[in-house]
Amino acid sequence: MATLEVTGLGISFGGLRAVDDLTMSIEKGGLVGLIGPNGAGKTTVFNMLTGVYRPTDGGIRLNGENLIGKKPYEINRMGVARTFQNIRLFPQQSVLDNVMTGLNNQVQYSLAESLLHVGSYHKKEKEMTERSMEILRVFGLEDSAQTLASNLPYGKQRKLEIARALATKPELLLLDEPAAGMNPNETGELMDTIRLVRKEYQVTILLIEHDMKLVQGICEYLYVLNFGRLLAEGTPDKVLNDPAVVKAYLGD
Ligand SMILES: Nc1ncnc2c1ncn2[C@@H]1O[C@H](COP(=O)(O)OP(=O)(O)OP(=O)(O)O)[C@@H](O)[C@H]1O
Repeated sequence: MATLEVTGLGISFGGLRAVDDLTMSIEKGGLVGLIGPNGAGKTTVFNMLTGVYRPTDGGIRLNGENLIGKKPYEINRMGVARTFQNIRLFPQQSVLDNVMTGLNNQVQYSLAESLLHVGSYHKKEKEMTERSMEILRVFGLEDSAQTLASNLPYGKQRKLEIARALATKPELLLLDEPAAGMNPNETGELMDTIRLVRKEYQVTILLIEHDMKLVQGICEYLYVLNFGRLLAEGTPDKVLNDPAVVKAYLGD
């Protein structure tokens, strides 16, 4: 069974058909790109996958379970985490606390546990700190654990966003333009990090990206959207040499 199965997905905003009849399937552990020109509907797809928008048509299944109609926090608990096009960290919190915040969604304390700070509370706190530190190590951020997020260099802030999303132990990780604003060195490092994340956490990754070097370097399969519709799909070599795709990017 595929981890993510999207069938005939569509959404309209008033008269605008932002996404139309999109079908995609991603196997467990896949690293797949969703690309297309500005305004093609890519972020709208992420917003439907995460319950921010309710699709007008079609189906979304995670490991066979229906996601349509579920709230964003429910979808997150079911195993879908995302990052955003613009950095959305808590700038005045430490790097470690930013990752712990991601985990808080998963760990449930009873009222008594949190008020009384009983043993089980401390045990859960300790486990959360350990898991967060382990994630920071994978991202090479462990030495910055106590640094304020806003004091990290830009490339590390973007990495921290991915670290925080990963803290919720997702099965499916959605990355919205992870390399946006990065210089080539930072992008190269990010590519290594994404490869490592997949290997260490066996997570399935769908990413939106305009940087074709990154897309070609790490994605095994691509879906190309244009005006909300699927224009092409296949391996990066095939898709990026497809004249229809080149034309969509360059315009007429
Ligand atoms: N809430 C909304 N209400 C109305 N229109 C919307 C809404 N959300 C998205 N759209 C429209 O849907 C279309 C697709 O937008 P979307 O942001 O998904 O594109 P994109 O492919 O992610 O673009 P980019 O690469 O520039 O981020 C655009 O025309 C956008 O204006």
